[in-house]
Amino acid sequence: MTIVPPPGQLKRGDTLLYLDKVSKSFDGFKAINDLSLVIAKGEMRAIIGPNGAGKTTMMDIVTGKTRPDTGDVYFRGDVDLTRHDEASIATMGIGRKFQKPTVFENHTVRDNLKLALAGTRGVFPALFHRGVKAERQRIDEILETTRLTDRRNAGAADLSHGQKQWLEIGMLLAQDPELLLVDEPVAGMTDAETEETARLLKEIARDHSVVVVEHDMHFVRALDVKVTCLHEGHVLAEGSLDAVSADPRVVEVYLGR
Ligand SMILES: Nc1ncnc2c1ncn2[C@@H]1O[C@H](COP(=O)(O)OP(=O)(O)OP(=O)(O)O)[C@@H](O)[C@H]1O
Repeated sequence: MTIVPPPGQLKRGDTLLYLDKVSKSFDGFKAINDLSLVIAKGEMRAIIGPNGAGKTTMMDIVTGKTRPDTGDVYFRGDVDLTRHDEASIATMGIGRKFQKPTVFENHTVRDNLKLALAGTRGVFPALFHRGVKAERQRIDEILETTRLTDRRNAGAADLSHGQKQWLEIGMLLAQDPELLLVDEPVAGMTDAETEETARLLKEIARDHSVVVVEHDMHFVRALDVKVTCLHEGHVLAEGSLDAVSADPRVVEVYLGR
């Protein structure tokens, strides 16, 4: 298990993502309520919690889709994310994968990755100048990581649901984000795909920070990382999965449902 100091022991400057006392209301309803959450550099964190706990809204705040009413949101210790819009945050090194795959169905796996790499050119012209060989190498690496080497020439439409999710993770990797936000990656996957996805994300987490929102507890256990349980827009419990799932409050609002 990754050992990460408790939030109180991490100075903002040492964190990758730092949320402090963040609140956000929609029509008077507090979707996020005094939320403080810290992700260390290089950490992978699993976020769990019942429907409506605020997990998606928290991701929306980090990616600039939603602006908090109050509170601090910092990336790499000193970038105030509340002062940036969604497009600028995406180019800063925060990549997000939504629950539903949005791959280009009528393109091959390889072409989807090519398009994702091309999408970064405007932002990183250096990558373009490194040329075709570098691009091919990078695509091969991503195919390998996402278990899609044998499927590289297949149409994306012909992939299994799980493989589509992996392709989308690959398209995120093409942007080379420092932090990946991954929303319910294993929903709808077979057990075998779920297990493979845990291995895949653990590999990615060797050189990226990752925040994964997921309801599948077998999958969260396989990730073997620190877990945060959100409830009513606030951190209800945080720690190892064993500690969090033994917390009576977590059992009451989430696991015991
Ligand atoms: N744009 C919005 N307008 C009004 N209410 C919203 C809006 N976005 C979220 N909410 C409300 O905020 C609360 C938190 O929602 P959120 O989607 O963040 O929860 P969640 O933890 O992601 O749930 P799930 O596990 O179902 O995805 C919910 O009660 C939701 O209805």
